[in-house]
Amino acid sequence: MMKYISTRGEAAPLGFCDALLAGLARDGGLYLPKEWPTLSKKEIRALRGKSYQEIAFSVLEPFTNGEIPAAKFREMIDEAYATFRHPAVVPLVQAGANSFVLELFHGSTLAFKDVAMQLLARLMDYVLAERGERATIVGATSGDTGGAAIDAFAGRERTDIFILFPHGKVSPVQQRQMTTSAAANVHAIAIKGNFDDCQNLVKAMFNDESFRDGVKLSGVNSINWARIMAQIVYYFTAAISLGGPDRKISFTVPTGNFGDIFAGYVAKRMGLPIDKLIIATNENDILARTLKTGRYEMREVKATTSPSMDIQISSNFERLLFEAYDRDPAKVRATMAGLKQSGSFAIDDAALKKIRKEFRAARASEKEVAKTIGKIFKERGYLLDPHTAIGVFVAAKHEKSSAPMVTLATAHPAKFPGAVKSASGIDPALPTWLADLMNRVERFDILDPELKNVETFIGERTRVRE
Ligand SMILES: Cc1ncc(COP(=O)(O)O)c(C=O)c1O
Ligand SMILES: N[C@@H](CCOP(=O)(O)O)C(=O)O
Repeated sequence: MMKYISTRGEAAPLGFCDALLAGLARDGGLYLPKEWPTLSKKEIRALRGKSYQEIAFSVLEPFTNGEIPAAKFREMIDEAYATFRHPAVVPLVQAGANSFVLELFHGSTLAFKDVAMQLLARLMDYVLAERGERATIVGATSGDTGGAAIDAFAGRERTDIFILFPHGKVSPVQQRQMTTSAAANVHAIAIKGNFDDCQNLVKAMFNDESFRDGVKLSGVNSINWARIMAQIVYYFTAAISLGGPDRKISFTVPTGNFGDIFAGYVAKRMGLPIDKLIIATNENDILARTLKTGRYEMREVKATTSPSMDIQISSNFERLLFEAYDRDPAKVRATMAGLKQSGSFAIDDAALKKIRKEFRAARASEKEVAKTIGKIFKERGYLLDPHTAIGVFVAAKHEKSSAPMVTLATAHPAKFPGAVKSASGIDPALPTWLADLMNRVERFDILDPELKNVETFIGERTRVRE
């Protein structure tokens, strides 16, 4: 029976449905499966020629612990990916002789977040209905998680959703995807601060037991295991279509909160032959510096043209540390206490060696991002969004490797028209279903980054108490 354990070791292990609703563990840690389920090469080979939905079911079913009836789970997967506007769900596009771009942006809100969020909303709805419960979802966003969560949860009977975004620090398209929902259960809140302030508020709400229990708090950020879980699938689909498991594949991932690339790490642990996992950062390069020096050291957040990656506190790095410390929660607790106290920590030599064995990291400057968008458009007529451009730039540095290189295209260029136009001269158009987005009426509140204030705001509007 699969159980989920906390990286900090002081919260009770939970089954799949409880971990799904819990989000963050009660000891402040992040849930992970006690053991990694594995697929043999033969089992992976058997997935060749199958649809995204079929592969999703085979890869994810072992994580659900039999707590979701198989037919119901399959139905949720089918419904979730029917919302995607491409028949392949996440098509793989050839970008060079041995390099590819995995387009993860064909969902409703044009970012890779739709892949996990559409499934998560259906899973939560199902579990809450089975239990006759309601939940209050609070999420932090640097721009994309919020829109995807609002789209997936809008109008759902059993949840109210509150999304905290950094005031004035998301793109106009991202903002309107969060602020123009007419659904009564949706609340967009602009926080006077940056993404880390928003994320800290969400974590503090989870650590405030009376608030947490009072509103039946649940989370949809990648601190929620189910978010990572759903993102494992596309590493399998991409690798299989390039000859996996009989050939190793490398992935470059534009990275901020370390959720997406951690899903790649899990795919590897499950048996998918992945060669390199390459972390690509913008000028907020804390992860690239950490891999180089062994010290995680926070600095001021810089505003860049890839705002969704303007992050210093990379939450899921804690999951990697847990793995690198051979799942010793005491070491994770000590490390996280150090981070809270001093804004930095050092990684033990042995753990650092393990991390460096699995991952590479590099950054792209603002100039390099703009140059990459312009160059790829000129050479191939293909428009990259600034986040994907960071991946493509970093991937090119590693292309000598014999394994095919897949860069994850995490957002559609039309989400960031300003940066894309100034780099390429092209004004990327929003797809038809969002064509009137900039004319829709906005509805949001602006709050200070003050915990009690935000809790009161949420408490007064949640319907859990009714
Ligand atoms: C477009 C885009 N690219 C990349 C990232 C970074 O992904 P992660 O936070 O999972 O590392 C994000 C935010 O999560 C994003 O919205
Ligand atoms: N880049 C993200 C930040 C939140 O990340 P998450 O994956 O933990 O939800 C965003 O766009 O909001």
